[in-house]
Amino acid sequence: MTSVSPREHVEPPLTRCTKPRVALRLNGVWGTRLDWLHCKDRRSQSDQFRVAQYEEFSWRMSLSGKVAVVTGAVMGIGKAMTEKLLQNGAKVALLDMNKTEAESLMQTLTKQYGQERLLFLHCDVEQEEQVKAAFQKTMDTFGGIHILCNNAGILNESTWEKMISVNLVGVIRATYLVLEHMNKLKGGQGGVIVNTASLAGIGPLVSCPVYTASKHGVVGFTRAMSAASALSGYGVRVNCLCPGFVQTGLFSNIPARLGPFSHLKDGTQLLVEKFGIVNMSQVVEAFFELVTDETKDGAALLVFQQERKYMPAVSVTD
Ligand SMILES: NC(=O)c1ccc[n+]([C@@H]2O[C@H](COP(=O)([O-])OP(=O)(O)OC[C@H]3O[C@@H](n4cnc5c(N)ncnc54)[C@H](O)[C@@H]3O)[C@@H](O)[C@H]2O)c1
Ligand SMILES: CCCCC[C@H](O)/C=C/C=C\C/C=C\C/C=C\CCCC(=O)O
Repeated sequence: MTSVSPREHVEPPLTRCTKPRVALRLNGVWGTRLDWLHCKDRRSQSDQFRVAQYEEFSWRMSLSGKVAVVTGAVMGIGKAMTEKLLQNGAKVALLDMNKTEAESLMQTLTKQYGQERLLFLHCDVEQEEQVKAAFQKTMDTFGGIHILCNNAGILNESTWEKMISVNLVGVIRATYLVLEHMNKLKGGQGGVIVNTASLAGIGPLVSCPVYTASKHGVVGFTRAMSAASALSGYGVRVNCLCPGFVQTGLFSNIPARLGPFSHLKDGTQLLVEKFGIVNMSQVVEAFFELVTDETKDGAALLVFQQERKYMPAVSVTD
């Protein structure tokens, strides 16, 4: 058994996990044994295990003192991500368009975590100048950015161009802008980007063709960007989260959101019954894994009611 070190950009301090797991590198891609066993592509699994090198270690990134930016941070999944980051010691810049919700959330969070760890920035991810200014303000306030959560998203099949603009272009725009600060080749400290996609980024949500397209775009961008970052030496991991249905504002008034496909609402209901509703705590645990597990890079993590599934990253060594 040969001991291995993680990808070059993974830096100390690496903390030993309380529950050590086996980190495996299969054809140049990092994952746990469980990830590979759950991997759909089993064609050459025995060959892969033959070349696997492993040691009993989990590479966990500590969040203490780290700086995170979350888009769409004041409601739903983004709010839960923000709370998880704060509970684990990070400082968080909350970017959102909803000033009213932001005000009451900031009051609550400030009491709990202190105002020196929080920053609300009114920001529309469609507006390049606002996103750029928000990252700069975060840098000036906290001195760096280590984590970006591209979470802001909408669902309205009637305004489909806007949906592509927020859900996909917004993710790409924020990624490129944050790399100006995170990229090690540009003096940054490296870090991790987690994009909120959806199960609709893996398979079709038939009543929402454009939402589906936007989320497939996020998954594709994540996987390619992760490999591009690794091959270029940016020191930035890129992962995406693919939850099923989650009880949030977005998952309400469904027929109205389907626009030209409102007649397909019954089929959507059947899909909801098939997949069930995912608890926010499951979504948040999966998110936390993608942020902190240094072996996760280019992963799409599917979050179902009772299970998770990884779509493995593309190999960057073949
Ligand atoms: N709810 C679900 O079932 C579900 C499932 C899978 C993935 N998702 C994805 O999770 C993400 C969060 O959705 P949610 O369910 O928490 O929805 P939500 O409506 O509860 O929250 C979305 C947040 O994003 C903000 N936002 C919207 N447009 C924005 C913009 N242009 N700029 C900045 N902020 C903006 C809103 O103000 C709100 O705070 C989305 O990307 C969504 O597609 C949701
Ligand atoms: C109208 C409801 C809006 C919720 C949108 C949200 O992002 C959730 C979507 C959840 C699931 C439906 C999408 C697609 C399901 C199809 C296939 C998934 C395949 C997964 C697998 O590999 O098994």
